[in-house]
Amino acid sequence: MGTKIKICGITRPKEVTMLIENQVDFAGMVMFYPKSKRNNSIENAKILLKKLSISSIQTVAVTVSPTIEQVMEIQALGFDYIQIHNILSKEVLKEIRLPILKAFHISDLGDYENYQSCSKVFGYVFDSAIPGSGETFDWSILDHIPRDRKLFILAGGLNKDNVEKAVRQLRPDIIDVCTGVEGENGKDALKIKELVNKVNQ
Ligand SMILES: O=C(O)c1ccccc1N[C@@H]1O[C@H](COP(=O)(O)O)[C@@H](O)[C@H]1O
Repeated sequence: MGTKIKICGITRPKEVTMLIENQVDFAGMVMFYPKSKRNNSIENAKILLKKLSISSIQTVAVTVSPTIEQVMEIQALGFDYIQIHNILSKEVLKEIRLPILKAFHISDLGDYENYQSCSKVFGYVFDSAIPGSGETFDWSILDHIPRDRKLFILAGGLNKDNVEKAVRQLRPDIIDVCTGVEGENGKDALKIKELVNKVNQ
């Protein structure tokens, strides 16, 4: 199986069209994080999820230290996965039904070990220091991460110019791109196409 593609930070229906046209595998939407320029309201998420539901694209709610109430809202919206940056509380872990993609950053990379035996965590997202910043990091620090049955997702500053090297070096299950496929007005159709071509060639 080849490397799958996750495009994150979707906020507009026309961006959903770009993902469908390029047969991307996952669409990420930032939820309950107003500090991000890519944050979605519940109403907007409903519109995007409806448009995505006619495709085979899997949907990911991207969150930062979500409360249990926020997790319940995300589940009710019908997302396929939840991506959790920073704190995954005991309460959330106990109650959650959605498969979790747990994000780790350079500062807490080693924490993935705490989730190796957790059946609710389906994958690890390895990201740079600041999520959604478009900054990359030294991938060699991931060389010794064991390949267990979790999805290995590489994020952080990926774009059409470095994604081939990333795939060759780390063989991630999924590459996760946000800033690298954006222009001045959100997602850029040409940048998405070029990235997808590089990954699939
Ligand atoms: O994109 C954001 O604003 C964001 C906010 C809060 C948590 C995560 C966020 N983005 C995630 O960052 C990575 C990679 O981003 P980039 O390609 O380096 O810009 C990706 O997982 C996004 O979901």
